[in-house]
Amino acid sequence: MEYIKKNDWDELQNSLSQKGYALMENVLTPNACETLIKDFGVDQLYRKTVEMERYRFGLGTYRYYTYPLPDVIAAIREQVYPRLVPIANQWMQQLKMGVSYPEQLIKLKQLCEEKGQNLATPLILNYGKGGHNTLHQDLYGEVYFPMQAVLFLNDHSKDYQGGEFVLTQQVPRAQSKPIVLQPKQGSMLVFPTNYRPILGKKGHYRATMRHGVSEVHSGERFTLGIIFHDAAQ
Ligand SMILES: O=C(O)CCC(=O)C(=O)O
Ligand SMILES: [Fe+2]
Repeated sequence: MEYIKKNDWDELQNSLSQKGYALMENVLTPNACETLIKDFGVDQLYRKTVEMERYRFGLGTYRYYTYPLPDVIAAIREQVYPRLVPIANQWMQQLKMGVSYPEQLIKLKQLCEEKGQNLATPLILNYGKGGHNTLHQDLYGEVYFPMQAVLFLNDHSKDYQGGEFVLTQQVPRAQSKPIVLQPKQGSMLVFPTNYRPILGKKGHYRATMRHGVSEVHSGERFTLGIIFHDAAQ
């Protein structure tokens, strides 16, 4: 994480304000990615494992980390969160939500605890051939932070084909716009968890956002999901 330059945060914030999502490359080294993938099999790191097909969430397996989080994940969460807070608060103001988020992640954690949300939400996801993730939103209780991140742990050019990240944006009285991204290994994508403001003729209006993953045609795809709020269950 020390290789994220200051400029890149400005770029990230501008991109979030303008497009609703932002991509930052080289956040994780290939080594860090490989270690996270290798540890997919280390049971004591996780609190829960979900076979996605069973719940009709798609096809693949994901595992929620348990607290204390591995250092690299805790570091990403703590370093990225304060950079997103100004944008999150701007969004809430533009949408007249009457909500504002605290500057420190530990304070968000306290707000979650007050609502009975105290389980870790970062997760690692694994998809093989045919694997996919149906369009969804990651809300785990009353308290939620409006942005989350996904880090790409391997690469579509050598490890898998297909498996694009899909973001849909739905505005009132219109059909959904798809945004399809295929980031490189080590990249971090930040995107809205449930909605974002878009400036229209009469001020800002709300666009509902969902995300998912298109079918993996071959190989194996791994991602790390970083959600900032804790879960009730
Ligand atoms: O595997 C992906 O790219 C999507 C993961 C996801 O749904 C998440 O991190 O919340
Ligand atoms: Fe998700």
